[in-house]
Amino acid sequence: MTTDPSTPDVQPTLSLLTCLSTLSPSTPCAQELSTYISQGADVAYRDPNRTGASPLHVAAFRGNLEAVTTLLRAGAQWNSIDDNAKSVGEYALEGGFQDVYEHLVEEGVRTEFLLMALGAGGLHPDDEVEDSHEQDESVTSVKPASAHPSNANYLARRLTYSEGRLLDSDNNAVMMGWEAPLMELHANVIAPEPGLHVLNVGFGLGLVDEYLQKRSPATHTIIEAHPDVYAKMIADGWDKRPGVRILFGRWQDVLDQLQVYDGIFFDTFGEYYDDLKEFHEHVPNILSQTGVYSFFNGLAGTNPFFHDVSCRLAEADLGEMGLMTEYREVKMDELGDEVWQGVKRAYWSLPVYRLPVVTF
Ligand SMILES: C[S@@+](CC[C@H](N)C(=O)[O-])C[C@H]1O[C@@H](n2cnc3c(N)ncnc32)[C@H](O)[C@@H]1O
Repeated sequence: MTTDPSTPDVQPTLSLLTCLSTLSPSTPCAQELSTYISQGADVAYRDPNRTGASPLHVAAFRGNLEAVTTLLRAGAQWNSIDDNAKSVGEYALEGGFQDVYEHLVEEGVRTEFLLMALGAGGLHPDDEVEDSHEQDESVTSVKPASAHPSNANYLARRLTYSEGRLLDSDNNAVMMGWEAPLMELHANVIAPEPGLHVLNVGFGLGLVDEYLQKRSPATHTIIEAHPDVYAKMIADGWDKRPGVRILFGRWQDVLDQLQVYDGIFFDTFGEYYDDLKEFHEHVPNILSQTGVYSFFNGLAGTNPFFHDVSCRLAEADLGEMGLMTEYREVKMDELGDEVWQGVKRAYWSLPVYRLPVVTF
């Protein structure tokens, strides 16, 4: 759409924006907004004079719930972003409106849940989704947030271990040393005492596996799909470590070799939320009744609003499987630019990590 005021169909959109930008949280507005919408106002419009903010951004910032619900009903996208990739949820918080923020989170969870149920959720990197690709991907990708290859593509690339990082041939960070303290916490959560049977999916730098070994598990199964990682595991003697059993292959292909475990951890690469969800469907079959499951929670890890939606979505999906999720909050040090040097794209920038503790 163009903003040229001489274009006849622009007027309803401009009127809509003017109305929205003067609202207080309690101004009744549904009728007026609906009139502009029925006259052809574009609810997906991105205002160049407001760094690409959509009408929903403006409504969220003004804290007017009636405007927010009217726009959502008229087809505005809960996951719209402005030119700075700022979400509508962030606009609501900037305006100081927690109630509007909560409403938008619920809307996000509801929409994504429905899309998943219809089999339409979880965009893949190859999908051709023009402007919305980035915003949708940020909701559905697991690690890193974006710009990473599909799982098959990733598995065909050469990897390099350098300076405590595992990078693919395109400089995507597969795993980074700064995650070590998180991996220790994950290991403690899934193996709180010695003598347990544990499973880890995705070896990477072997951080979580080192911490699991320190917990002296009775058995320690590791699934790893990448040939370069597997070669490193063998070179480093992981196949001879106490209780260790390595299953070389994609987790999807070795499910029939799994048993029942007291602790399970999942952290792969190049996979999306629907892959994680697929793994979650198997968890009830391989987790002991008193066991603990956890996963690397990098869900939309560069945007607080999308992260909130993703966490609640995962909780709801696990709930459907009869599993209960508690998120333990871990304060994170700010990761400076130097941490991401040489890495194509940062996949984490939030101040708090929510460590999932999943039980029956
Ligand atoms: C982020 S790293 C895991 C890091 C690990 N948690 C650590 O503490 O170092 C992801 C690992 O999952 C492996 N991987 C990716 N897709 C996989 C799949 N479908 N099945 C099994 N392993 C996979 C990758 O090769 C990589 O080694």
